[in-house]
Amino acid sequence: GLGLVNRKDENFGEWYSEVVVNAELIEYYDISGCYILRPWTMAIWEEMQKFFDAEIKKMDIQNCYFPLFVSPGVLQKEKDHVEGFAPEVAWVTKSGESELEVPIAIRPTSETVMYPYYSKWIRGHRDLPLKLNQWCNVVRWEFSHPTPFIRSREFLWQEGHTAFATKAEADEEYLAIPVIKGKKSELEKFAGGLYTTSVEAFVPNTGRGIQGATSHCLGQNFAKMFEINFENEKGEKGMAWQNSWAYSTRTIGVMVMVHGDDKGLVLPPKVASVQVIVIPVPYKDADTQGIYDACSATVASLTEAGIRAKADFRDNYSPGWKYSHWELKGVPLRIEIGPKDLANNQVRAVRRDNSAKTDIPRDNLVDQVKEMLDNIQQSLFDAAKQKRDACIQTVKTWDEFVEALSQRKMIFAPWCDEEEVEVDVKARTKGEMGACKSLCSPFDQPELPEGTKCFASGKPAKKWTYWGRSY
Ligand SMILES: O=C1CCCN[C@@H]1CCCn1cnc2ccccc2c1=O
Repeated sequence: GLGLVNRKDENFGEWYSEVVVNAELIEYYDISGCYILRPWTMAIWEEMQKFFDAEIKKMDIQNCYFPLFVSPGVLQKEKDHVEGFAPEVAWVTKSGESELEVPIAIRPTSETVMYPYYSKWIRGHRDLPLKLNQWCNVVRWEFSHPTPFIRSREFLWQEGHTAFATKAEADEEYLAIPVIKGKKSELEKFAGGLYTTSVEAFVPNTGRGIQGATSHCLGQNFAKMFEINFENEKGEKGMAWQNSWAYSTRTIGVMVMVHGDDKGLVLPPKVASVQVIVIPVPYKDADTQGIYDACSATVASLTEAGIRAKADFRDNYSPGWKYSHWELKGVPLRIEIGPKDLANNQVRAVRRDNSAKTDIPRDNLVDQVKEMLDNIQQSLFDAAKQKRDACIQTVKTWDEFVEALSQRKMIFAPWCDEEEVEVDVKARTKGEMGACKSLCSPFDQPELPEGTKCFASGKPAKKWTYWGRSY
């Protein structure tokens, strides 16, 4: 049958794999760590792209496309940040039967692909700011257990790379996922940059934090390495200040984990490619054609109002089967039209998130559906935020920290901001569940009373920081 075998709160890992496959988001592929993104996924990714692309265009950021392949010379150029990642780089060594003279790397990220050309294109201050973005795939040959969307060897993302003349110029809401915005620690930041900011989500079922998107101030590090210089107004030589930022298809996995339930996917209306599914409920001697016409008219008026609506007229499935099918695929709102609805010139709307049923008069259809979709979007966010907040534990001492970690919490603690203390926390929390690391120090810092001690070292605390196990 259609029902899921696994329960979200019982065996989360199996539940997740079953949902992403049965909701037709993913098909497993014969190469480990690689997944087929089916149309139901691509439609979500396209909705997110539409929103994000419009936003970056407002900031005069232009899209481009650089090659997938990286010549070894430039990849090694940025030694200190690549060395940690080197094992993940995939290489092309042959074409046909013949070995390549020089192996070619497949981009794991595109700094080393793009920046030699930034150096070539940026000559004078009039060439700045240069603000480019690309929507592409990247390959990172990871070995820790692969998870659809969350950890795959190839994924889609956008990567933005901007260059400015001065540092000053270089410094949430679709997926209904509550996130914490903050700064990464020195240990967790992108080694190639000055500092990293990120938006951190949390998966209550596993008690793990997960990075939703990231942004780096690169300072002049890459400009030094790739000679991205320019002549300023006074004819003096200047070196560019750069940022880079990204978010990827990993966010789709977070959405599944956060909003999904035991009936399957739950899609926030903003990213749902089908927001309303209309299902005819014919009855043996009722006016079947009249019901079908009412369904078509309902889809037409919703579509005209900019709502993404579809009817399911398949005659080889029962209404009940269709209800389960579209619930599994996470469609936010179902509209049923049966003989009674037809007679009363109304439709029956059923919400996916809380199964609430509402009879809507046909002549008030569009307004009430719009209102319900907005309400579903907001209540998904509110429910997720409430659940996430219930997982946050503020601690002051090491014992409280260890206890909270054992309860799979996201921990908020005063920290002395010393790197070796963070290294020590990771060492002391090593275990089969993985070590605990700092997630971010929120921009929105609560008051830190004078004399507050660091939870781990007992030294004077400098900032409040979130800690937890992570993906
Ligand atoms: O996050 C971003 C935002 C977008 C542009 N890239 C930066 C930093 C990527 C960090 N990174 C991540 N995995 C890697 C894997 C292999 C080689 C290099 C890297 C690597 O530099």
